[in-house]
Amino acid sequence: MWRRAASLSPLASRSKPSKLCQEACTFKVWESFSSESEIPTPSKVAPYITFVLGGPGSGKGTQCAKIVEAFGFTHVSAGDLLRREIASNSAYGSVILGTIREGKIVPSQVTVQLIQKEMESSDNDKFLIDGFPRSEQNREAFERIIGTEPNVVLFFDCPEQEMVKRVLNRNQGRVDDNIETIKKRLEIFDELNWPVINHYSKTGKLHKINAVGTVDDIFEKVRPIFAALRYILLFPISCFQCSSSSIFNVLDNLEGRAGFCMECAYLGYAELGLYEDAMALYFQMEEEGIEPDRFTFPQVLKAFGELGSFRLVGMYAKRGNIVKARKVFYKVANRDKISWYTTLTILAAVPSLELVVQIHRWVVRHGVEWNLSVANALIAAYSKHHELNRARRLFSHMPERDVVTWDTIISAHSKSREALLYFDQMEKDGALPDNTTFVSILSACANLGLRVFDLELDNEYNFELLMKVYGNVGRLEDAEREIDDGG
Ligand SMILES: Nc1ncnc2c1ncn2[C@@H]1O[C@H](COP(=O)(O)OP(=O)(O)O)[C@@H](O)[C@H]1O
Ligand SMILES: Nc1ccn([C@H]2C[C@H](O)[C@@H](COP(=O)(O)OP(=O)(O)O)O2)c(=O)n1
Repeated sequence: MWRRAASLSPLASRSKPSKLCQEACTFKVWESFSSESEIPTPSKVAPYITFVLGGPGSGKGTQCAKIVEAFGFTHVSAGDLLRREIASNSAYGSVILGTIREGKIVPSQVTVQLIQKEMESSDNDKFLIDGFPRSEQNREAFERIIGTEPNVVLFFDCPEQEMVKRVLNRNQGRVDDNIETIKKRLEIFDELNWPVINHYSKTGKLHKINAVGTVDDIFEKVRPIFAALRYILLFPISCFQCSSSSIFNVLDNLEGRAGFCMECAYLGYAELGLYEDAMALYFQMEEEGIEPDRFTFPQVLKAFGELGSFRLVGMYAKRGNIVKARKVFYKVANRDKISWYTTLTILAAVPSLELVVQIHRWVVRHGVEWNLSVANALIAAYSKHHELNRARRLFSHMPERDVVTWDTIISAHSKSREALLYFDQMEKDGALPDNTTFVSILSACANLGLRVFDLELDNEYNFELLMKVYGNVGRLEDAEREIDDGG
């Protein structure tokens, strides 16, 4: 069940930033309790993290074994890692041993680093982190060092008497499984555990499970939490056996959690490469007002990208969304398929500013903020939500721009003179305007009650601009009229 742990001695000396840290804290400086600092580079896979909480003897490890078997997680037990560190006779071993003997909690950074090493040494991306976080300090250290939060938190709620009985019968030769230490552990658990539980309860991630009953009975309470995820979690084991109807069976069995389940099923479809099904479900989610969250969104992008724009046009058209269909078609007709380009379509359809901001954070974390298509899409999305300051800020920081960038920022300002200033800047930067630029400029002129000749640009330039603008939109007679009128 357990993957081989990497040598733990590098606790004190780390030479490379981890895969996990690279993924999770793209822009954070690597932190290690060795105080060495490195700047990680971005990577793509976000781990799926489940924290497993509960008092000593509540049955966390026992249930974890069953979850691993049924859903393919990698089990990372904080207590086992600490015990392994003791057994390795490392510099920290004796300090950890003393702490555990006292029934106390080991300093958070030590535990987090051990967890981090264990996760890094696994090629799985689904983890059960057992016996952690035991305190708010544990939780904060994980967020700070790993740079991410759990997706799900399980809490095995067990009466003290039952926990004591189980621990005393555990028979694993543990130094802390004696009545004196158990009392201290329970006191400490009582004092430090509840703030953590309350925290996750507020975030809606907590699943409290009554841990009294047989092992199998308790697992039957755990199973539904993961059942909706099985199509992701069992991947790739079941990818050849999965059918759409089985996913909907899962959905049907999980009434009352439609949003969560649809998202899970969506992820399942996308993971399994059932992109048409994924997109059909995405449209259904859209109709039911379920917005993709930070986990679903990357998969939405992937599905759009994989599906290919032509099929996307067909899907939009079939659903009567001619505007979107036309937009996509126009892009396809003019450009090669660029999977990130589909970001634009998605972001343009994102209904709330809050979600745009979330997506923006997500792309920053994944180091793709300055991918041209992504940055352009974000500028367009912010503009759509009238967040011109954010759009301008992004625009001004972009390391490179293309004609779409300029068109987007100009069109975002089509009601103000800034459109003309951006156009001026565009020409000065040597970027070549296209039809969209000219249409935006004309539209800005119309909105401002200006003729192109009224622009505060030099006359020769105005003439050229006038010809270009009208010429490009097939309105040369208007250009002539404007010249006759006083250009
Ligand atoms: N539902 C249960 N009923 C009775 N004994 C259990 C149950 N679940 C686990 N145990 C036993 O209780 C002891 C503690 O369980 P364990 O999973 O090690 O707890 P934890 O990881 O929370 O400390 C073990 O000996 C285990 O076999
Ligand atoms: N996050 C953690 C987890 C465990 N520890 C220490 C203190 C705990 O009493 C021991 C044993 O933890 P473990 O989770 O294996 O055992 P129990 O669930 O308490 O039975 O390890 C810790 O300091 N910090």
